[in-house]
Amino acid sequence: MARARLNSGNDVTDELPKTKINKASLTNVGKLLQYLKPYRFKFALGLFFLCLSSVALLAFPALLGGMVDAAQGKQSLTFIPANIKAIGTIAFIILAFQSFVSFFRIRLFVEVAEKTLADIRRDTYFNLITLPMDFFANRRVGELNSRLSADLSQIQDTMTTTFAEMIRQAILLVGGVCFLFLVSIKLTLLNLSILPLIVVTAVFFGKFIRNLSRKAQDKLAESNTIVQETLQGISNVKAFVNEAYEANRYQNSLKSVVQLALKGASYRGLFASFILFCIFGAVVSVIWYGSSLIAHGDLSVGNLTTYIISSLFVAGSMGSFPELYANVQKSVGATERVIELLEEHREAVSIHQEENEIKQKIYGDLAFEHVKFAYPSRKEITVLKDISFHANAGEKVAIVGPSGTGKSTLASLILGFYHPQEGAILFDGKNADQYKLTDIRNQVAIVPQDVLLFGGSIRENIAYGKLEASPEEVIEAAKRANAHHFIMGFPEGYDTLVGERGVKLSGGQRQRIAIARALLKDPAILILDEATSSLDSESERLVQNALEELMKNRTSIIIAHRLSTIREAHRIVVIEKGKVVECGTHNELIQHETGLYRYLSQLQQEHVGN
Ligand SMILES: Nc1ncnc2c1ncn2[C@@H]1O[C@H](COP(=O)(O)OP(=O)(O)OP(=O)(O)O)[C@@H](O)[C@H]1O
Repeated sequence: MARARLNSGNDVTDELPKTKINKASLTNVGKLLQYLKPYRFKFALGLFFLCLSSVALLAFPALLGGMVDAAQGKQSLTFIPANIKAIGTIAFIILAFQSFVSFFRIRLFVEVAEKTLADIRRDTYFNLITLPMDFFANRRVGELNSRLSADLSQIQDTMTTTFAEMIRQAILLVGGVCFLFLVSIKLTLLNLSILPLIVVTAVFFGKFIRNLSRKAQDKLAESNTIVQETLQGISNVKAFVNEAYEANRYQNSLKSVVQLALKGASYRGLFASFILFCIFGAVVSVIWYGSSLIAHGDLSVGNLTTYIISSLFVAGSMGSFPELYANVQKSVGATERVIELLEEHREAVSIHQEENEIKQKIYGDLAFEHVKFAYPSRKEITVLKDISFHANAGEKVAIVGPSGTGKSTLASLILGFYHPQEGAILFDGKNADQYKLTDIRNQVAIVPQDVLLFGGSIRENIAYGKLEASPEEVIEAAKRANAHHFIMGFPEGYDTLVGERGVKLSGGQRQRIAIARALLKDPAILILDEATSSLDSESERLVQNALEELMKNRTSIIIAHRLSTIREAHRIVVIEKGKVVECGTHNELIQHETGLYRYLSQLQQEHVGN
């Protein structure tokens, strides 16, 4: 049964898995229903209207049957007047009433569902972005996003349509069956005797056919993977002249899709013929048997009409239940996943901006004391084994070491993305645990290796460092970051959109925007994760100058890849295999004949020399 979507949900819910309905899953549904609470009166009113419109619909079989009887001057149901005009008028009044009530029912249900879902979406989104980094390390973000939107759409769909439809169909079913018995017990019993056969066949055959079509879908997905893989790795396909091989692979895969689909079609055809035979068989039997009852004077033509229309209602309701139930099952599964996400352990960040403001000032003294750390997702590998170093407020400290030794991990620890298993990180001599997480993050800024800008304007991207910044402050920061000049070069200046729809910015430009952002934030501690890919020398100079400006008057931790940029650092901490192996100024370390710093330095000089 195709039902029109009434809400803003999208069409990604078809493949959601169904979940068994049991006590545990119903508990989750109960938790999510809490979101309905603020709108419960509107919801109850919608329910009331729904019941009214469904009951009103039930009057039609009796009215139309009564009309046929009235045409023959008969009256078989006492509560229906024996007057065609009166019945017609009543039918139209009920119809108008039903339309009126339906409008309000739909309007109310959609309003309640949209508002409830907006609340759930807001909470899940907020929850999601305040989950610890580790949560994201274990999941693919794109998958999480599409799964979540599919789950929420399914819940929304159930709230606006499935739920209402279930109640309406239940009323039509019960009311319809009552009418059937009221009109003719004999005919009803005849009908009901055929029913079990149809139901049992439909259930078993239906399951079998669904399995087959699922297999066909899987096969199709497999063949789509071939297309996706080859397109993604098209250069490989071409370089190895494997076009014919891939085309063959795809063709074979398509063959099995067709074979499975044809097998499914045969069974589906059989099933459809059988069901059609049963349905029309039932219709013919009813009319046949009903006509003989009329012939014997046991039934009026009007009553047979009432009976046929009522049985259409009953059949329609019965036919709609499997899909409705499947939808409910999908929603229960979706609810479980949403609740799971809502109950994940969050970081201590408030949804209210004012609660995240700085409570405890950090002046910039930073120390690592015997820090030992392994990522929670990879506990067996201890990335940092024993890290100790100290940066006085306002000092520049460089972290140096071969790739993969854990330099970026240090940055994550300073920002509180993860917590060390042993040892401590101290801010102004106090353990990081004694600060609010937001206090630390508000006073530490990072200019990362790969600067990711949001899709908005350049102005918004810079102001991300300080949301309440005035336009003048944004421009001032951009000027200090050597970014003003190139920004003004765009026709739309600071309102230029970056990212997908706007101009693509070069690596150096993006870095300068990130520097302007950090300047606006004005942190006590700055982490510079130096970009590994080198810029051209002019761009490099502009970025370097901007960085110098940014590092003034604050503690700077420079994760350096090019050692030439850190000669002036107050201290250079050399890390190898998760341990500090050397620490000192450039001049001190370069004296160390067998030292790693000297070795790395020489290596880079040779590289530059070549
Ligand atoms: N989220 C994560 N989960 C598990 N392991 C990780 C994670 N991030 C990094 N690692 C591992 O931790 C180790 C240190 O990584 P890190 O990025 O800190 O090194 P790095 O010294 O900054 O390297 P590079 O100089 O190449 O940027 C690596 O072995 C890496 O594979």
